[in-house]
Amino acid sequence: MLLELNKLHFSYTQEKKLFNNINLKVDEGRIVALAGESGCGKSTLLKLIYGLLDWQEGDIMLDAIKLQGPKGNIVPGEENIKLVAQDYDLMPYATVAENVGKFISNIHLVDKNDEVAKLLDVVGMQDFANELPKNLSGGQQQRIAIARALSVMPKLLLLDEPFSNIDFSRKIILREKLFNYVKEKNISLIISTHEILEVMPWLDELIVLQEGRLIQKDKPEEIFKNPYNSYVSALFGEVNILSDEEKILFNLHKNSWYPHEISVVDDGFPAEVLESRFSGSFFWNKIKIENRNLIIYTNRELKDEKIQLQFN
Ligand SMILES: Nc1ncnc2c1ncn2[C@@H]1O[C@H](COP(=O)(O)OP(=O)(O)OP(=O)(O)O)[C@@H](O)[C@H]1O
Repeated sequence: MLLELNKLHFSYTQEKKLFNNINLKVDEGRIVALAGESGCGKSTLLKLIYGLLDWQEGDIMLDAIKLQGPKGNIVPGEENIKLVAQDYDLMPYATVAENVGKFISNIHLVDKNDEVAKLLDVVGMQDFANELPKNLSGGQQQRIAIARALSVMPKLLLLDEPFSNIDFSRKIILREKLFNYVKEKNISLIISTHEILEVMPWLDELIVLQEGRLIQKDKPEEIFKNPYNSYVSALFGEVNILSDEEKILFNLHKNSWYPHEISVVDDGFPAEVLESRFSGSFFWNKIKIENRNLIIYTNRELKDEKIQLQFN
């Protein structure tokens, strides 16, 4: 086991405990997402693992060795772990290439230059090698920080919201190159996100945090199909949460229904179309059924006012 958190307790203040008995295991070479709403504790957990915060109780182990946290390290941060947080900590007056090569030895300069070029390609910044970070956007600086973190070949890489500042088309390319690179090098990756769908195809495992509690950990497909509660299902995008009374009324086996799980049929529950809007690969529809509104996705515009619905 690469990383183990055992009975971890942590609080910033005496009044409120953030983590109360967190247990977590991450295997070598895995890509794991830490997901949850803003404020649930994702960044804090990454900082604890990296060794920037002292925990009050429990153990964090890397390769079966207990980590000591800040009180055990003169230089903040664990040697075999790298964290790219929201502050990128780049050298503003050194070029992008110098920043990425900061931790690579100068003994074999040709090899070093090749490695820097390869890492810049992974993060799609090869055209910016001679720029200064202070002239780059936040998203570009973030990518340089990721390349620099990869350069030391950590056993464990922690990325705090790595795609938050990047536009869609670049995000698509970056995530594929980044995830392929860490898999090829057998680097374990924990990535915090509140946009699970953005990273889902590459995940080995998904961990969901709710107000400091680790509420679900499994393969993403399992969690998507069997979310522990409506908080979890809402992390996958739009979801219809029905009350227990509505569940009984429609004779259903669960409360949360993704829009694609409700379809228009010839013989079902009568419903009324309130809105039907083009939304790219589907039509987004607001439907009224038994005095409540549902969102459903269809592959055609719903023009009839009266329809019938089935929960699949
Ligand atoms: N330095 C601090 N002192 C006191 N409380 C803090 C501190 N940093 C964070 N917190 C609190 O701890 C909780 C968890 O914060 P954290 O930043 O870990 O959440 P997060 O899930 O990463 O949120 P986001 O997605 O918005 O970055 C929040 O309630 C936050 O207000």
